[in-house]
Amino acid sequence: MEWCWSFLGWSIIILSPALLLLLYKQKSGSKQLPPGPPGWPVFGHMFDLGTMPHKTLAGLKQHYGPVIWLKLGSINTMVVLTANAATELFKNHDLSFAERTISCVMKSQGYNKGSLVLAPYGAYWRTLRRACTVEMLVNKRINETVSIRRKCVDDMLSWIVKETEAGVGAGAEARSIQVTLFVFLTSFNIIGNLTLSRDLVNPESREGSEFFSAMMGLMEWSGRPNIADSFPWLRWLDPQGLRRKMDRDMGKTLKIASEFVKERIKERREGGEVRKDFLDVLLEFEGSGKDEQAKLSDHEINIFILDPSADISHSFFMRREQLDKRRTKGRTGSTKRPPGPPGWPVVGNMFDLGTMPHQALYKFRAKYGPVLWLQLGSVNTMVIQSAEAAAQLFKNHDLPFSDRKVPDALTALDYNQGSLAVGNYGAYWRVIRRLCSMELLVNRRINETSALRRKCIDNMIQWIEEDTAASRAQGRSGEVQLSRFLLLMAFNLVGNLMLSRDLLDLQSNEGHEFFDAMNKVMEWAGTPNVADFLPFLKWIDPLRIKRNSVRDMGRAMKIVFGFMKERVQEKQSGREKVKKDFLDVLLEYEGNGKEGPDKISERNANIIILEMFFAGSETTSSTIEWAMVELLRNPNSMRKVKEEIDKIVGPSRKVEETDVDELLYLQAVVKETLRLHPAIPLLLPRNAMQDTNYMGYLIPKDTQVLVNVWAIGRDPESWDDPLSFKPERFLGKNIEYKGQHFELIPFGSGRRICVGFALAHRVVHLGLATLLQTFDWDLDNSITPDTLDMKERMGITLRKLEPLKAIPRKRTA
Ligand code: HEM
Repeated sequence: MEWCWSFLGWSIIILSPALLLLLYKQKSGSKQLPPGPPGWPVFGHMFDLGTMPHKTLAGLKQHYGPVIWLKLGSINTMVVLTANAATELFKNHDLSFAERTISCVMKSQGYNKGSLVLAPYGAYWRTLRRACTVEMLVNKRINETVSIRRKCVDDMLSWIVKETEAGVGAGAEARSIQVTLFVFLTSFNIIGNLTLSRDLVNPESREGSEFFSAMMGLMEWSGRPNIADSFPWLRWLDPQGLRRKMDRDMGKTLKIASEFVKERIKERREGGEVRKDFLDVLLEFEGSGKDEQAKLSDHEINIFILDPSADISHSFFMRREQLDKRRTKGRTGSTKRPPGPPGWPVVGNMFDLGTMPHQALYKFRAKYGPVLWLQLGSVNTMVIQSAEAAAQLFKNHDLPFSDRKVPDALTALDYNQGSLAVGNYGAYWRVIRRLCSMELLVNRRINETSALRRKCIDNMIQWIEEDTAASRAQGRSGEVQLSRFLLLMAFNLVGNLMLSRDLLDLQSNEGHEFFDAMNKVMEWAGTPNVADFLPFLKWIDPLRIKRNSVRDMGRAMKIVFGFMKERVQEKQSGREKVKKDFLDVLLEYEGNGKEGPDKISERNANIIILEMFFAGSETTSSTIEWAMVELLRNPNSMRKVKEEIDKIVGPSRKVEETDVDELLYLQAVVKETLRLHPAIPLLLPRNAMQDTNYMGYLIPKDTQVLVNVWAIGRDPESWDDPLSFKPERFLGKNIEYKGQHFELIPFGSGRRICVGFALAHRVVHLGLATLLQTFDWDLDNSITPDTLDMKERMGITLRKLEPLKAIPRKRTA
């Protein structure tokens, strides 16, 4: 069907002027239209073309002859199907049909007016056409540039060798690669060199990389089927928002192109090298001024230099058919894959995910079922979206899917090599996992540290009181942004457990610097990165995510190294503390000589410490924030949970972790919150270590596996009235989130289930209960429970887009 849309776009571009002229002619002469099949009201033949419109149309020739008439929405369309009819068209009516009609998005920033491909037939088009045929694309100049093509093709061969051999040294088999991608990048570089004398795909060139990624954006919006092209009266509405997105990305691309042009003009003014590439030719061009323009404006030049790159991108779109064919073969042959939407060449389904992948994937569920197959760039991806499919995965196939896919941002400074969360499944991972689950995050040790949690939560309450008092003193409502205090509390708590420090007390500059660096790394790790889907782009790092991550990871590691040095000195001087924290345990670790390292290196200890901050602060704080949001939207639940705390704990003492077992409604509130707002909605991506037969599908090695727990939590097959917040659904039911009940797995399941689960359980319950016991909470007068905004923001965790603001009022006994 998408082909049908895509075809529509092109048909409209290419054929509608012809049709208008034809209609005009018919008005003035014969009124007879070419024959064609009967169409539907309003839509005409829009849905008759199928996924292979060229084949469908060829089939119509038998019935309707060489020239046929279709109505695509409100667009009249003539299709020419034989050589004779084409000869008649081009020999006798070429001038009448020389105009193009432009799709809606291509009008963005006046692109259609400056582009050779789309410009109206007239003086400007003739100017460009002559510049191309006489100056740029003549044999003489093409011959002069043979060395450029040689260099680019040689580069391509070396990239292919590099990519094929990547990982072979580490014992992996040689990998098959997607040759199309390399040809695409090479074509891009050839065009970049001919037009601008630069490698656009080049890690050294920041502008080149940015230009390349911006072009990918244009490729997406111009290739998307747009209903407004079939029904021009919908254009002003822009129902799919494609024009708006195109305006944004076209603006970006033209800005970069204009910088290239400005730079060149400056260079030429300063007597720099004359290259005689297309850009020089365009800048020097002098037309006759009669039937063509005398000069080209800067804006026209900017647009013109986009043309060839845009053409390459489109030619890749048009090869989609081949991709579809290959995939269909894959599905029906012996290597049966789960169903999924067709993807574009090169980028696959990358652009189908948008900014909220868990929501986009959830929408695919109705059409493709609970196990979905996507091609994200060159990364095979399976998505699990039901409790039943998750049970099959974790109960029957956990081991082959126990590896992780690592985002490029977390390979900064080899972080992944020392990491538990994104480390490869193997001896090192097993040792660290055992150490964490048996020594560090085990119930016994967590019990020993209950005073620390109490202290951190009490500090949070004090900050909230101070903040609200300051707000009231300034005549404001006393409203506080809760998420800020929750994050600081969770961060300080991890700091105390790991390093025995309050990192965020006012005295600690290092603490604040560390907090900032950690937040930045989390931001990079949570930013969608094209290089994760097209691994070949990793060395270009087009969005500079890896570079930024290296910088901020370096800052964070340096500070932790400082803390570690201090600790080692303390130990050497005999000034050791009595109570051991995580850092002590890591530094004192001694292996059993059988599996994994004998000692944990300082570097790896550093990484594990950092990891606990990554994994333990935002997850817990955002869960408490969502719980508060839901309670404020559901006053009935708020009333019940407070009544329970009052009844079980009473007003005379603070709620304690030991009370939680009796606070059944509170537990139900937390479960309901994690059902609707799991902090990591797709879990951490797993990776198939070997070809695996899963639910009748053959899942090849290296497939990324995402488990959409957000979708599972909203699945009507598992939950009644799934979108409503009803903690009561858990009362009297034995549904836990420990990885055994697959309809509720916010902490994951199997070997790689969250290792901090027991700690998180306590912090979330104690933190929430204390907020509710200490304060009554209100929304600002301008907001009601019904209008409270619930939009999400996806980073490393799923947060509320607009942080919750609420007014605390101290409760009196
Ligand atoms: C509400 C709070 C939390 C939630 C919702 C949560 C959720 C998760 C999830 C979904 C995973 C991936 C599981 C999988 O792939 O199957 C995970 C892994 C992990 N979590 Fe948590 N987590 C939370 C708190 C914590 C805390 C407090 C810590 C430690 C301080 C922690 C440390 C980890 C680590 C180290 C991993 C990686 C485990 C591995 O790959 O072996 N988490 N967490």
